[in-house]
Amino acid sequence: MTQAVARIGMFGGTFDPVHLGHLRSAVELREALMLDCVHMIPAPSPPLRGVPQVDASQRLALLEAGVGDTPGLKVDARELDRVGPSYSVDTLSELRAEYGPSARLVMAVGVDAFSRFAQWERLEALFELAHVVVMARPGYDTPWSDALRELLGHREVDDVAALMASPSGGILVLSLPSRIDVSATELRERLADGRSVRYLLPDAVERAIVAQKLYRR
Ligand SMILES: Nc1ncnc2c1ncn2[C@@H]1O[C@H](COP(=O)(O)OP(=O)(O)OP(=O)(O)O)[C@@H](O)[C@H]1O
Ligand SMILES: O=C(O)c1ccc[n+]([C@@H]2O[C@H](COP(=O)([O-])O)[C@@H](O)[C@H]2O)c1
Repeated sequence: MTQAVARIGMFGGTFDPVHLGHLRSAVELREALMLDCVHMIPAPSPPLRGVPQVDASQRLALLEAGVGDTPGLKVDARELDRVGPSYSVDTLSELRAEYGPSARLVMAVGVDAFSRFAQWERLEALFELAHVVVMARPGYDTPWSDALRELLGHREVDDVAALMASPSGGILVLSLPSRIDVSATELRERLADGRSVRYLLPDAVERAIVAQKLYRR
């Protein structure tokens, strides 16, 4: 009897705070790639950016409120147990060990995060562990740098079927159906100014932010 091969997604982020751009992308990613589940993983110390405004355990609680019971999305706190920068290669290494060598493991990043991908930690090892899906995002249409073009060179595939033909090593640039133009930066600014964030993030996340008096000036 043949056994179905697991298809697993990893969606890491600072999530400071989580918003509908993240959540809608995760749901659509799961549908587009027919993933069993998407691990939503907050980064306590995201590399290549400043210190988040809110601490990791509070960002985790907001993510849990935002994901709620969404089918196929799994809030995963594993990076909070680690010290030092939250390198994705370390997280993927753990997921690969858990799901085994034939699982299709896919890390999703927005096009803005991908623009600095050449600076990420241990890229060769990362591509041995996982595929990378680059998600389009409104307002980020800058052309690829030479370093990125070189990375894409022999790894880029045209569609989901080609990506899923192997466990790791490919890059797929994907335009998911609803590209939601919201950023955590914009939300932090709105909250600091006392302006409304309604309909930009889940109601449960807004309630938790208000109850805990987060992101106020
Ligand atoms: N609206 C969006 N649509 C698609 N992808 C997104 C969107 N917002 C964030 N992402 C992606 O989600 C991941 C985590 O993003 P992050 O938590 O840094 O949110 P952000 O809105 O970009 O935050 P900030 O404004 O603080 O930089 C990154 O790969 C990022 O590209
Ligand atoms: O591994 C790296 O070198 C690396 C460099 C930059 C970002 N990341 C991860 O990418 C995810 C998105 O990061 P950010 O800063 O766009 O929120 C988050 O999970 C980070 O830990 C990872």
